[in-house]
Amino acid sequence: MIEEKGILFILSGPSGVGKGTVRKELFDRKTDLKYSISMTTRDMRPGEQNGIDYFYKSNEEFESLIEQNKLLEYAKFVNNYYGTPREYVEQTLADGYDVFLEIEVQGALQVKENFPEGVFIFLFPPSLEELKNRIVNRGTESEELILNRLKEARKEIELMDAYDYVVVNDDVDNAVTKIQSIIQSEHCKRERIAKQYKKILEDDIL
Ligand SMILES: Nc1nc2c(ncn2[C@@H]2O[C@H](COP(=O)(O)OP(=O)(O)O)[C@@H](O)[C@H]2O)c(=O)[nH]1
Ligand SMILES: Nc1ncnc2c1ncn2[C@@H]1O[C@H](COP(=O)(O)OP(=O)(O)O)[C@@H](O)[C@H]1O
Repeated sequence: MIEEKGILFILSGPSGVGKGTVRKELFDRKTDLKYSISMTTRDMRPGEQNGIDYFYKSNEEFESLIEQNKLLEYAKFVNNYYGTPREYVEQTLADGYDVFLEIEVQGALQVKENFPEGVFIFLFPPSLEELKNRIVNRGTESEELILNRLKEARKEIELMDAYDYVVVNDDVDNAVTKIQSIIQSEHCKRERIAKQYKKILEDDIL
């Protein structure tokens, strides 16, 4: 029986660093983590599915969710809202499962206020030059937006100290393996304080 609450893991970092790519590879490997599917007002891209990639909402629907306090955090990113459903996260943790969020930096800071016990992982670019290359190669942004993203990235990197771990995304496989190690370490850390393990001291064999 699972007695303990699950652990909340938050992967964040500047736009274009590879958060989505790393998260997909992590979930392609065998994992017991539960991914929290976000709400967004952005258009569905070809190949995406409602309820799998995101829950797609209108502006009005999203703002009503904000008013009803149904979001654990939310942020506006490139003119669209993105947010994490509060109930799914709280219920899944209470059921004893680990929950994984992949969100941008403003949202991660809000989660930190509500869930200081969460494990915050900052995905770090090998260099600003490489970050720029990744944004350019992804081909989703105009020249002007790319410059804005890089300026934002500088500010976001300054907030790195609020995180528990920094993982350099030099190579996707390496970065995912490091994140898996972080997850294992956090479990070992909590097992140290978990009551069920302390019960061993009650064994009266001596
Ligand atoms: N704050 C916040 N950010 C989110 C959430 N879901 C996704 N994001 C971030 O929103 C940004 C844009 O995501 P998306 O539109 O899928 O485009 P991408 O740049 O191709 O990943 C990424 O940095 C995501 O990490 C969420 O629930 N809350
Ligand atoms: N380790 C890596 N090495 C090289 N390219 C990468 C790496 N990780 C991600 N990318 C590429 O960088 C671009 C941005 O990645 P993406 O996952 O969309 O970033 P984010 O979700 O942080 O905005 C994509 O084109 C992706 O294929």
